[in-house]
Amino acid sequence: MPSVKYHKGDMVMGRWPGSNLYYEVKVLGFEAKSQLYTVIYKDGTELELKEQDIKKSYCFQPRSHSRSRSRSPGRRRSHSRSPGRSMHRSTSRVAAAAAAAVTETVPSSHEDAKLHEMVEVLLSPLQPIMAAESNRNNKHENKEENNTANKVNESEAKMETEKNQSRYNLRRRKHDSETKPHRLEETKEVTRTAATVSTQLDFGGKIGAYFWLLFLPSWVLFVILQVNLKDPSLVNFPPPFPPLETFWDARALGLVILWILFQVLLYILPVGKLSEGMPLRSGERLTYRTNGFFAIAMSAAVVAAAVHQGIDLTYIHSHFLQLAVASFLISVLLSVYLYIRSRYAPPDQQALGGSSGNMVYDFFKGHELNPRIKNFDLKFFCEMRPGLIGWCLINFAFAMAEMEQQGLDTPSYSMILVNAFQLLYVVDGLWNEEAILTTMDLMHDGFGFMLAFGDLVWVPFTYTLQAYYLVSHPNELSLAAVAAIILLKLIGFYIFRTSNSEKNAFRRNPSDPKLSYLRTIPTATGKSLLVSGWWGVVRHPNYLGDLIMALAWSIPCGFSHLLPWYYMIYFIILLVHRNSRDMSDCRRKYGSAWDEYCRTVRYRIIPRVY
Ligand SMILES: NC(=O)C1=CN([C@@H]2O[C@H](COP(=O)(O)OP(=O)(O)OC[C@H]3O[C@@H](n4cnc5c(N)ncnc54)[C@H](OP(=O)(O)O)[C@@H]3O)[C@@H](O)[C@H]2O)C=CC1
Ligand SMILES: CC(C)CCC[C@@H](C)[C@H]1CC=C2C3=C(CC[C@@]21C)[C@@]1(C)CC[C@H](O)C(C)(C)[C@@H]1CC3
Repeated sequence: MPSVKYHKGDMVMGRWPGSNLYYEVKVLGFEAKSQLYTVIYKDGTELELKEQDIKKSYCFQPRSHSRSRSRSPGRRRSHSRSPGRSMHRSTSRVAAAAAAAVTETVPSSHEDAKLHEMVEVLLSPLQPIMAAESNRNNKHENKEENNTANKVNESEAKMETEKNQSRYNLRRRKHDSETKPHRLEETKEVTRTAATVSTQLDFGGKIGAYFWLLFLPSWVLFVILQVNLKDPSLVNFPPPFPPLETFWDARALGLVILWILFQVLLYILPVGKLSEGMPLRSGERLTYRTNGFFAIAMSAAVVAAAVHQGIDLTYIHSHFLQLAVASFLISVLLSVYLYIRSRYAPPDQQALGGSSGNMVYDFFKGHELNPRIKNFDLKFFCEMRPGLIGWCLINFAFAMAEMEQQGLDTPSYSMILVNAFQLLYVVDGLWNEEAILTTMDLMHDGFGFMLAFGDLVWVPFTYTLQAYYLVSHPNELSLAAVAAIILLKLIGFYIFRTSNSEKNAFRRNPSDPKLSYLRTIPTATGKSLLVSGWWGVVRHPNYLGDLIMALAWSIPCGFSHLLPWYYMIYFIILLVHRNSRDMSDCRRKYGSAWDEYCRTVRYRIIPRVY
């Protein structure tokens, strides 16, 4: 192993995860694939550390020389908020590893300047969790009551999670099944440290990124060209290709820009409440103006006024391709801008995925977590406004186009259902806009081509395909069928909304008395996982509700062609993939607690099926 700096048996100093404190550890080995060293602390705790988190012992001097303020383990013990701590020592060996007075040292003055920004960390067992443990209903299932006693400080925990996630594999290598919760509690504000961001590549890695960059726009083009055909088919390849000049319409570009600017204006108006996002790795919490409902209400009023003034919305139908091309252009320009600015993003703004160092992959996946121009959050805005509200506008335009093309006085039942269902979905998303702040996209994914294109092109120009299809492919529905489809939609919506709200409320305030009936599993990060309620039925109940709704959106289009079922097929693939992405993220974050959750809640999305 020529490039290995430390060798088996070396006694070195290892940084304690989530802190700038170093403890004496012995190197047990090195894994070339993960580039991680396995080290053992004096109490037998094994962790995996990166090379930059290990220092030679001579780089340090005894702590007592470096600071007047005592932070000796003894002093620390006296600070412990856990009176019964000794009782729980056996259940908190990880924390005890540090508290057991392993030689605590700080870097000498010539050490890396970053390490001078010391963060003091208390390593003590988490008393509230221990208290909650004794309340467990069922020891074997390792569940606990979600009463205030087991509520950990979510924001601190989140900080720790994020930091650990970025730098460490915090998996205990020994006695994994014995892992018990512990907390790393910070007593000082967290300083910004240069986090080394893990780069687990997704979406087929670097080659995959090339593929998706070419495939996604081609696919949008393909389905748009298909849907106009008399007999559209997903296997009809290649579709008839229109002359090149039909792709471009300057007016379409102007209208898309106008629409985006209008949404920008609504977003920045000082109307609506300000909501706090989840803590970032730096500990900072960003604020977001969550006035989405106001934005869609204003947009509806303006569109209604425009129609009243005689503006013909069927232009959207007749220039759908040109509008899509214009939006695509804007999404590419935005992605280039995002990529360039992400090169200068501070380390704690680097997304965990999307920081591979490979230009194409990072461009695709997104490198910067929350790109902002002053307080204007680009990712949040793009995800929640122009495309999402545009989706409803386009659907509405298709309803008018259907009336015109089919000679109807009112839109068909199918068209009304598709319009109403999707409008409900969007309005609900905007009404509960704050809940988006605890989703994967906002918390974990960088903002790059995938989301920029997804938000500005994919959503408005493929999620509208059912309504587009109905314009020229009418599908009669009986009243009984209408009633059955509405029932299906409502069931899906109920599952989707209540499960999303349950998780969002729990993540925002785990001590909420309204959630006290829920059982949870504590994790080593200090955050808990819901194990009853919706999140005890399957691991992603919100996906289940979403899929049922997707079914209700497709059925009104009938079964003659596959194209209106495209959303359903795509959505199954998207959610299955998202679920597996989330599973591996959660396993990395929560380790054996996650495995325990998976053992308790066995199915991912559909009970007893998947
Ligand atoms: N229409 C569309 O195109 C799309 C719609 N969606 C919808 O958006 C919504 C959000 O989806 P998405 O962001 O993918 O995922 P989730 O909202 O389900 O978020 C997943 C996160 O929830 C937390 N979590 C997981 N299990 C538990 C548990 N048992 N207890 C507490 N917290 C838990 C974890 O984060 P942590 O522990 O870090 O808090 C996990 O990373 C869904 O309803 C989905 O259907 C999503 C994608 C596309
Ligand atoms: C182009 C790729 C293949 C896929 C891109 C995925 C994006 C289109 C979706 C990722 C997560 C999304 C969410 C919504 C829209 C689609 C994207 C952006 C959402 C805003 C729709 C409305 C819901 O109520 C929601 C829960 C707020 C959704 C959040 C996730």
